[in-house]
Amino acid sequence: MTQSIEVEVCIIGGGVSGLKAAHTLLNHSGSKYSSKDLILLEAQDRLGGRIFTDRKSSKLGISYDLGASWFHDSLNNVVLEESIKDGTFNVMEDGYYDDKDIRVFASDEDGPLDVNNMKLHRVAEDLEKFIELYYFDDLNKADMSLNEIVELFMEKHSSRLTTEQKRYCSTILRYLELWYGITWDKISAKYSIMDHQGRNLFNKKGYDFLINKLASGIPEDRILHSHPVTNIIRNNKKGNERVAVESSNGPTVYCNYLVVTVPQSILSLSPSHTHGITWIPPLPSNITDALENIHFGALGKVIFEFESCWWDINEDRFEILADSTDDSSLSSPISSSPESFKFPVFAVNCAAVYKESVRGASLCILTQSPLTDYLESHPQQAWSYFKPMLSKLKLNDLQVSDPINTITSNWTNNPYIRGSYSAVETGDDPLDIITQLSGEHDCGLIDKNIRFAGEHTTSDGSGCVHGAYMSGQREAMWILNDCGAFSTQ
Ligand SMILES: Cc1cc2nc3c(=O)[nH]c(=O)nc-3n(C[C@H](O)[C@H](O)[C@H](O)COP(=O)(O)OP(=O)(O)OC[C@H]3O[C@@H](n4cnc5c(N)ncnc54)[C@H](O)[C@@H]3O)c2cc1C
Repeated sequence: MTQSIEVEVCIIGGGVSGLKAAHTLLNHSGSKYSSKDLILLEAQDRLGGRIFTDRKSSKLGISYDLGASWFHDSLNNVVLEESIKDGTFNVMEDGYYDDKDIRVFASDEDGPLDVNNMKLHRVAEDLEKFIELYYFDDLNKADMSLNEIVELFMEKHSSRLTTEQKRYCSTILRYLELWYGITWDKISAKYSIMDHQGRNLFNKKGYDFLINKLASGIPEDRILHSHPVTNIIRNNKKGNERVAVESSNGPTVYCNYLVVTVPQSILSLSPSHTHGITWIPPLPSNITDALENIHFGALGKVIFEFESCWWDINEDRFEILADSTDDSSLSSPISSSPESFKFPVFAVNCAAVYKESVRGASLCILTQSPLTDYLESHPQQAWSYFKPMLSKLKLNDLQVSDPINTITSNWTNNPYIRGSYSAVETGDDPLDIITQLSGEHDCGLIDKNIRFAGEHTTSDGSGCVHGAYMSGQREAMWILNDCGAFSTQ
């Protein structure tokens, strides 16, 4: 193994943002860089980061994305748009809009709730508008948690609600827990309502198509797998290059430009942590303070496969409402199997998504912290926890059967990911970290040749694949402009 490598650009992290940065630097039509100018260091033995298509575990022949699986903001999603254009994604064959009106269940009813007659979705819309209006006039108003603002709504407006609406609407917004990966006693009310730019398109093809596409434009010897970066020496004095990057088992990389795409959860670790990165000199306080002002959620997935379907094959998704509980312990770490109905269930009906192609049936359930942490460490307890809730989906003449296979994500135990993505807790400032790391406002590091990319560094597509992708492109273009690498011919 060579002791050191000298390159123009070093990229840390082989998720979508790092790969897009590398791909752009090598393949942009005006770039003068060739493969010898670049190296990408990835800690794990595979590429993709939080994109992971599991093509092996299913007993039904389905490929499951255990990380990202939807194209969000599909009217304005550059990854989707470019993939349609280059022929790598066909919406009709590879995608599925799984957005029929959701079927909602509750512990005290046997069949689905008659949400239409109860006008539950309309009240939920009012609730969301109430939150928006509350902060509309004055964003400096004190933040509170999502459950607190729902209580406020109930105090003010419950006289306008029917008994049923009162019963179910008090928890209906908990579906947002399955967006942020944290429970509603933690979710910031101020930043809880999202503005979607288009429908969500489920990716049936497997998101690894994107990783493979990007990786195919980068020579294999330019990517070093299983190379966790341990030290970044910003003011390198040895050699000609300005930054030195050390990994636990590889050569020291000397480079002029560095693009750091490790998840926010890794940046937040102290240098003394086994998986922390030591910065020499340390990261300035404007960055470390911003990292304190934002949290990292833990969205997870549990997939149950069955011999046959005992629920309605024609429904896209199911929501099973949580019972009202004492919220004081909701987000505390779980040490033994929680009671069912403590956390809401949001389940994708894979039987509908993959209707044409497979035998058998499966349900993909999204989970939030702390349930994700618990189930990812105790996957054998997943069915006993979910069975009483999922039994609500049973059609009259059918029997609930036990699963023939259970597949769970493992993000919280992955030392290089440690959860899912940025999550805004009560009192957080989600924009600070973006301001510091996006490089758009000349904040962050004084060394402008050290760049950051990743889902946590952008407000456009924040937390999403397309946001991470665009951030990788952003940094590659910045470098190409800065070093004059654009060909003048
Ligand atoms: C369960 C789940 C569901 C999701 N669903 C969706 C969805 O439906 N749609 C959507 O758009 N987005 C979704 N996302 C979010 C999306 O997956 C991410 O926003 C995106 O993949 C992040 O890409 P990235 O390049 O920023 O980071 P990553 O993909 O995490 O890449 C960072 C890389 O850095 C590596 N790394 C870490 N430490 C080191 C080190 N010390 N040295 C070297 N390398 C290191 C990691 O191994 C990783 O490969 C989901 C995420 C999860 C977890």
